[in-house]
Amino acid sequence: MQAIFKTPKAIRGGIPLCFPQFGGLGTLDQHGFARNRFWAIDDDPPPFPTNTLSKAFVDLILKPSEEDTKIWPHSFEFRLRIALGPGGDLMLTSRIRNTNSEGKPFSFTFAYHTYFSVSDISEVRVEGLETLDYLDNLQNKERFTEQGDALTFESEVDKIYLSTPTKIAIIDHEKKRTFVVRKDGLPDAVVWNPWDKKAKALADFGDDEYKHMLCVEAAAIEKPITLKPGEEWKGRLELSAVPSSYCSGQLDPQRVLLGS
Ligand SMILES: O=P(O)(O)OC[C@H]1O[C@H](O)[C@H](O)[C@@H](O)[C@@H]1O
Repeated sequence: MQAIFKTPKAIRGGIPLCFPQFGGLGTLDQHGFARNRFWAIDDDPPPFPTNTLSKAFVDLILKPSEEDTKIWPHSFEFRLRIALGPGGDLMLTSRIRNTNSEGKPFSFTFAYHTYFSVSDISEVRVEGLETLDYLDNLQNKERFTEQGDALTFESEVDKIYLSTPTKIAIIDHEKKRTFVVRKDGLPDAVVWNPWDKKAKALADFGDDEYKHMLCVEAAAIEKPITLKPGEEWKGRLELSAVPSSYCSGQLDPQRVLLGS
């Protein structure tokens, strides 16, 4: 792995949070500043309206520094709960609140930039995005419609799928493992693999590492979120890994496991 963990840049991998801007869609640096900041432990988070069953969690908080306010002149509180379910599921809940005191609303775009580890990108299939419209980042964000088949990969891909379902499956044939992405409040989904040429150009990415990764990013991009002072937005991501046989062709492993 050639990922570099050195401030002030986010490590390549894991789940960087793109906020308050996805990609280059604004005046900030690529993907906004949240992924490059140190977060604090949130000792006393406001209660969650819906109870998560998990008892294993940590609450983090990000508030803008003076430097941040210079490049993005808004006050906010970004609370992140990272929770692990009993079966190893990972649940991330982001709550972003506008704390501007002088009555100013703000807008942002957002993504959980999830890197999935796969055995061989040419053998991977993604279900849940077929027939949807997408913006192609490799073609000036032109809008196209995806074909009816599950997605497969044989070259660079960088697409923003629009109005996506709440569940997406990443099926890894070789490992016989399926990642299930469940999301809420995040209508879009970015699919990214740099492939060979771009991989070579990225300093923190091994030349061949593109073969073993795929980003599927739950996001809110096409329609930016606008918050008035005092308003809060919530975006939830849930990731689980299940044996592929439980999942192919249908996206609710829980129901299959329970035999219903
Ligand atoms: O290199 P980064 O800033 O981490 O971005 C990595 C990638 O993120 C997203 O998937 C974007 O859609 C891509 O255009 C970008 O190349």
